Amino acid sequence: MMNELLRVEDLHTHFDSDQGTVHAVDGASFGVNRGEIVGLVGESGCGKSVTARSIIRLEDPGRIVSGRISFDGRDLTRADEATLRRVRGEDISIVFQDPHETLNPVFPIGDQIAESVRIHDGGSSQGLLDFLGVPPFRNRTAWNRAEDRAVELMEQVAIPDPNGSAAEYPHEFSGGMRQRAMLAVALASDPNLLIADEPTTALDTTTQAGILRQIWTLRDQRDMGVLLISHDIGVVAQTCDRVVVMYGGQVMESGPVDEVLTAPKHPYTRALLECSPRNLGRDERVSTLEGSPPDAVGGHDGCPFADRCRLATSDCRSGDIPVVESDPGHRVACIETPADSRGTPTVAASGQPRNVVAPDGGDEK
Ligand SMILES: Nc1ncnc2c1ncn2[C@@H]1O[C@H](COP(=O)(O)OP(=O)(O)OP(=O)(O)O)[C@@H](O)[C@H]1O
Ligand code: NI
Repeated sequence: MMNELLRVEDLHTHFDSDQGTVHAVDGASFGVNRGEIVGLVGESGCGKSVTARSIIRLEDPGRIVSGRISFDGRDLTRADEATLRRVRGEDISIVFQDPHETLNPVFPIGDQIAESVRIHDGGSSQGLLDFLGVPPFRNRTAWNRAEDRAVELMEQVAIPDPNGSAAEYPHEFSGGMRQRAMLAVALASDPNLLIADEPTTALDTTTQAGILRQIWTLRDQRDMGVLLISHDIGVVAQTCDRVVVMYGGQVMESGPVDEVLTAPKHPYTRALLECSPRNLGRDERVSTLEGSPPDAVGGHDGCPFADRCRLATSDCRSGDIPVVESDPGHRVACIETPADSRGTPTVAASGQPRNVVAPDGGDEK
């Protein structure tokens, strides 16, 4: 695709543990286009963060055993550390859930944003100053420029009174403002792709909505691609153009948000939607999905969701599950896709349409 920025193809990422090999990502494929917000959603432990860490190979990324990650046509899977460093400095930025851990408590917020501007814009002369151990303040003009840019960035992420706020320390900021500051740090390098791993999870819903709106606006202004990781399907519904539903290290379903979330085809997507607190009335209790996610140790044969799926047959428990494109761009990895999901009937691997007894939406009542 012409404007595809990121492509993840059949990614397998493993960790070695005392219990055995953890198949954290177990054959995931998806893409992010320029100017598009893609939501990566799924329960805890399904491999969302490891996928993100594999893309930029930061913070204990695990072992990529097979598959391919390409960014803007370049193969990142086999890139050396110098190339990756350049990609992280110029092309891809990541923000995490807890800005407490990323912001340094002893420096003013403005300085920390300016520092990332300086690293990005410094070029070779700054590299030499760094090498010689010349403190940044010695290169006054460069630092002043970076400070000005930091204030601009704070303005762009809608931090009020950016000039005054720049002098404040992280503890003087509210959680939401700290997250906005992190966003400013991430934007300092003018990335083409922003990966946001649960950026609003720790925040109250109003603050959360404000930041998600901001990400929306920034995407529009900068035409960046965004990979928004969340376990909250409501956040994805509010913010994203496309959604990738992950489970057991694999992609269960992906496609345009309005299709996937209004006419979900995969039983797992349906279960996630039923459990979303936003779909319930005031007095209804939040139900949780029955059973627990599969153990990632050793991987699994067949569909990872089979053990919790009420439609599962013996065919679901072995071999590769074929991915069916039910509508353009809407893909489902399920051989028992319910017939009442308004799509065309799913044709199984054998080429024979299956006789599926459609449940009434798979309600867990
Ligand atoms: N450093 C590691 N060593 C061993 N296993 C790991 C490591 N990091 C992650 N895992 C395992 O990989 C799997 C996927 O974890 P991941 O953090 O990607 O989940 P997630 O979808 O981001 O969940 P959450 O919503 O809780 O953040 C889990 O089974 C996890 O225990
Ligand atoms: Ni995570």
